Amino acid sequence: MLVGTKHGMYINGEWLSAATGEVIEVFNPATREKIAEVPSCSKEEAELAVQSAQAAFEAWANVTARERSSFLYKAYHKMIERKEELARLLTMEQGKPLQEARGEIEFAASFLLWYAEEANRVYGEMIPAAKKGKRLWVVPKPIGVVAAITPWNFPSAMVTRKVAPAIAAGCTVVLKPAEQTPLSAIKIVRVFEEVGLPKGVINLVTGDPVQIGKVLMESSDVRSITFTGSTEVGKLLMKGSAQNVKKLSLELGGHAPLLVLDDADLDLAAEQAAASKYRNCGQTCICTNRIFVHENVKDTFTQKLQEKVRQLHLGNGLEEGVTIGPLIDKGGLEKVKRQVEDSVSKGAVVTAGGKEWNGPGGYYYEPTILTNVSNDMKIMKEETFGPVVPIVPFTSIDEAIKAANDTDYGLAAFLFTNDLSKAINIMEKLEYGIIGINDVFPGTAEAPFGGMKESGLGREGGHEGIQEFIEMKYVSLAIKEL
Ligand SMILES: NC(=O)C1=CN([C@@H]2O[C@H](COP(=O)(O)OP(=O)(O)OC[C@H]3O[C@@H](n4cnc5c(N)ncnc54)[C@H](OP(=O)(O)O)[C@@H]3O)[C@@H](O)[C@H]2O)C=CC1
Ligand SMILES: O=C(O)CCCC(=O)O
Repeated sequence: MLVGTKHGMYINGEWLSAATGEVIEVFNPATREKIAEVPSCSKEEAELAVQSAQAAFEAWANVTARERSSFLYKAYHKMIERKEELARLLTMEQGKPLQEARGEIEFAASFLLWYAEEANRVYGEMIPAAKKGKRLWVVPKPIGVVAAITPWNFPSAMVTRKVAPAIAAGCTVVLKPAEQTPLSAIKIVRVFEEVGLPKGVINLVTGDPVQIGKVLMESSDVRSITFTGSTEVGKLLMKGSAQNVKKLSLELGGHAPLLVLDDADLDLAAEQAAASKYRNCGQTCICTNRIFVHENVKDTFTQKLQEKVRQLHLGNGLEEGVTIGPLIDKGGLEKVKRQVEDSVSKGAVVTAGGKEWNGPGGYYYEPTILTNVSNDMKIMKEETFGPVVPIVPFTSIDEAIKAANDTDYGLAAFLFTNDLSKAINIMEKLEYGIIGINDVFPGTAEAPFGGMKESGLGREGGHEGIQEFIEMKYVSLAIKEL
């Protein structure tokens, strides 16, 4: 066991096991071995976590921004000190190669640093009044208790991307991590505990998502839900939160197109397409899900991408030299297999990979490329969340933009060209919240990350990220003009 068995729930500054003794089991996706147990909290325990956050809110909201900031700075330094330990744990519960896990810990820590800085910059506003005898201003206030529901694909970074701005704003938090990857979240909460964050400011519950979700949605004390995960659960949270009109920040699914124009640097495009598609085994909401390549360069680009795929080394992420790990679980693996089978049955050609791999016993699927793809295939409509990419040729830019926008998702899109005018024109027409031009790594703490259409609401990161947790109080004061 990696974490003290059963003690994974953190309420009002105490580490607890579930009163029922019930646990959820955590497995290593690289081997399918059980690595830990964490509490499966009851409805009453989830309610206690909300009460703890509510009780701590007033005092925390009144702590100076500087003090809140100093906790975040300390947490940042501690997380960086622990990078290796946290990265190993992350790889064990999530599967990504150790090198990527180290990158995720740095990425996660960067949100602590960024919001340590932003905590000091939540400004209000004076408004010039239209009439004499009035003074108008806007005062920013923390929204209240925030429920943060995080996914398994970035078990550390999605926690800090939500928790850091909430705490910086003066909010208190109930965190519910994904059941596949609670261990990284537990370690991050321990970091906050060690730097002396006051009791109740952060609370952690693990267990049945439906039961915990119901408590979080129904509680009128919870004023905001910040969620990253599937569009399906995002919609459910929207419906559930309507009953007491909570604020929602939703970072949902994606179906990212990557466009390669005929003037593009094809070596760069192939290298970046492979990085975008196969990092985290394709389980990133901004992973390339469809490649559209100009007919003139289709064959050369495809060969270059095949070469990149040949260089990938599939295996247990803890092993030296492994560059692509397993899928998260059986469900993830089955989804990938279904999409490939569906595509092949409709005429797609597998030009790299295309098979499950038993390897060290985990949920492995070979990095795969599909050509001869048509629009009636599931892979052209659904988020894959796995290491498979279809390549589709195009002849005109308008056709490529239309195809790229032909989805209900609108998170990220990527474009490879050396023509600045084309880049700007295409960027303006793509219906996506994030556009990478000759760049597939747009995610960074200082920039706003989020989607259009069914990819979500709100933005994380940047100065925008903290505003998700702020209410604006408008004050109108009548005075006698002297
Ligand atoms: N945008 C992104 O980054 C992500 C997108 N996805 C997409 O979603 C697909 C399915 O993945 P999956 O793990 O099932 O994603 P989910 O949306 O089910 O999980 C994300 C988080 O939501 C929680 N959750 C699930 N159901 C509820 C509920 N009723 N109320 C409150 N919280 C809930 C989960 O808890 P628990 O783990 O306990 O079920 C987890 O913490 C993937 O294949 C991918 O396409 C998935 C993860 C991240
Ligand atoms: O998949 C996500 O939700 C986070 C993506 C992080 C990044 O790549 O910047």
